Amino acid sequence: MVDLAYVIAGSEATGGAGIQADLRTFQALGAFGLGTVTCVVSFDPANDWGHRFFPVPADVIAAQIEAATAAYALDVVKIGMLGTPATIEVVAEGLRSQPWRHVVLDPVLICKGQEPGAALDTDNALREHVVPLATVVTPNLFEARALSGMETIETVEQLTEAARRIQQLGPRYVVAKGGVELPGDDAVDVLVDGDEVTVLATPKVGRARVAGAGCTLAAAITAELAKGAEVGAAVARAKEFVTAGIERRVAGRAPFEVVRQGA
Ligand SMILES: Nc1ncnc2c1ncn2[C@@H]1O[C@H](COP(=O)(O)OP(=O)(O)O)[C@@H](O)[C@H]1O
Ligand SMILES: Cc1ncc(COP(=O)(O)O)c(C=O)c1O
Repeated sequence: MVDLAYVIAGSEATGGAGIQADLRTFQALGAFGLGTVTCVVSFDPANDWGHRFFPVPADVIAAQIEAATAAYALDVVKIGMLGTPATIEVVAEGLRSQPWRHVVLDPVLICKGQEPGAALDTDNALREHVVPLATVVTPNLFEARALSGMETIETVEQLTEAARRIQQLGPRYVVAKGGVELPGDDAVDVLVDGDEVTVLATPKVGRARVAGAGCTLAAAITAELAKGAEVGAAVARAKEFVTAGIERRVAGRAPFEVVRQGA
C-alpha cells in the first residue's frame, strides 16, 4: 500500500515555506507526496525581501485538482496558502467533489503585499467556504485571534478558548499554535478534540520566527494521517518533527531562517 499525501498550497520561491516545505516533509516522513499549486510567493531581494504575490488562475488550479484526484485514490489532503477569494472558491469546489478521510487546513490568512481590503475578503471566504470542510485546522496565534474573534491571547487558557471557538466553525480538531508569539519559555500548542484538551509544549528554540514551521507542522500531521495514525498521535509526532527541524534550521542570504525537514 502507498501512503498518499496530497497538498494544495502556494509555492514560495526560496523554498523555505509553502508546497516545497510540505513535499519535503511528506518525503521525510515516508509518505508519497503530490501537490497542486495555488499561487506563487516570491520575495523581492531588492526591496527588503518584501512579498510578491502571484495567484494561479482558477481554471489552472481546477485542472490540477482534476488530474491529481483522477490519478490516485486520495483521502488525506493538506490545504496551505490559497490567497484570493477566487482560489478559495475553486479549491472548496474541488474538495467537495469527493469524500476525504481528513482535510488538514493551515489557515494562512495574510500575505504581505496583498491589499488589506482584499485580505479581509480572503479571510471571510476562507472562514465561510474552507474552514467548515476541514477536519483538522492549525491556526497560529494571529490566525487564532482572527478566526475566534478574541482580541487577546496571551495564556494557554486563552489559546484553548480560541481553539474551542474555532471548533464551532466546523472542524473536529483544532491545533492552536502558540509558537514563539505566546509569552513564556515553551513553544506551546493546544489540541482540542471535543471536550478533550492536549497541551504540547517544547522549550522555545531561540525567539525568532522560523519560516516554514507552520507548513511543516501541518504537513507532518497530514503525512502521519496518510500513514494511518490517529489525530492525537499524528499531532504529537508532527510536533517532534517540527521541533527537530527548527533545531536544525538553515540560514541562507535571506533575512529569515528556515526549517530543515528530516535528516
Ligand atoms: N522557535 C521555536 N522553537 C520551538 N518551536 C517553535 C518555534 N517557533 C515555532 N515553533 C513551533 O512550530 C510550529 C509552527 O508554529 P508557528 O511558527 O507559530 O506557525 P506559523 O508558521 O503558522 O506562524 C508550532 O508547533 C510551534 O509551537
Ligand atoms: C506560499 C506560502 N505558504 C505558506 C506560508 C506560511 O509559511 P510558514 O510555515 O512560515 O507559516 C508562506 C510564507 O511565506 C508562503 O509564502
